[in-house]
Amino acid sequence: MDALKRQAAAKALEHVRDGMQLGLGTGSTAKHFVDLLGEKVAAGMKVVGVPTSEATRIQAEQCRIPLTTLDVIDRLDLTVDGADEVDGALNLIKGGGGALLREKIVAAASDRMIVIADETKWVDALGRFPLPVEVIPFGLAATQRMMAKAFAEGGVSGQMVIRKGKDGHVFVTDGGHWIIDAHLGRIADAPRLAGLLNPIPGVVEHGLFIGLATTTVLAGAQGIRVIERR
Ligand SMILES: O=C[C@H](O)[C@H](O)[C@H](O)COP(=O)(O)O
Repeated sequence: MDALKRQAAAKALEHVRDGMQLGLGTGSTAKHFVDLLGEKVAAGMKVVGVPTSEATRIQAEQCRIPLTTLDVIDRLDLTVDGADEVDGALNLIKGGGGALLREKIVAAASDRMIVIADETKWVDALGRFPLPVEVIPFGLAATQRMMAKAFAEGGVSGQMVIRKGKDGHVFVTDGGHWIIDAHLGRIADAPRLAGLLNPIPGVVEHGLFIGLATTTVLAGAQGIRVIERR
């Protein structure tokens, strides 16, 4: 599986040109991309990156990839990131690693977003992977009630679990928030559900990435498939 992730990352690297401003994703697949990009930079390629998490920032610094922020530059040419699920419209579930907020800010500031994944991430409908929703701890029960209402209106339901870290304590994101993983099963209309979650005050962001990915690179046993958004 790790070899497939690296193959997808290598394919995405073919889209990187000298002088590009890049969004650098988070997770085990994006980690390969940052690694390979580091090799290109060591060989003389000139790029600048905006990391989507503290973990990626640390990795990119170790790889000596020059970094900047969206306070300094206003647009990115390309973001390369992983995903937990990708559907046929290239809508995504992201946030399995807890980086969804910065990932979405960076993706939204990018002209293109290439999603890199092994073929197990390709799904008919999003939702088997629990949907991460980043929330403010204050008033959590009220937020959860509004989320349950949004789920009902969006035609889904399921358990909401506050994410814990490996140490057993509540997982805290880079932004200082918590994550609720919503076990919804099958989201028939992901764009509609995204629209229902957006206005909830205690929801900082959710892991439905609608209309952001322009390309998906899927690596499988049979080879690599590149799927462009229609
Ligand atoms: O918060 C984490 C990100 O959205 C990741 O890109 C996503 O969880 C996929 O990670 P991985 O490549 O490790 O499966």
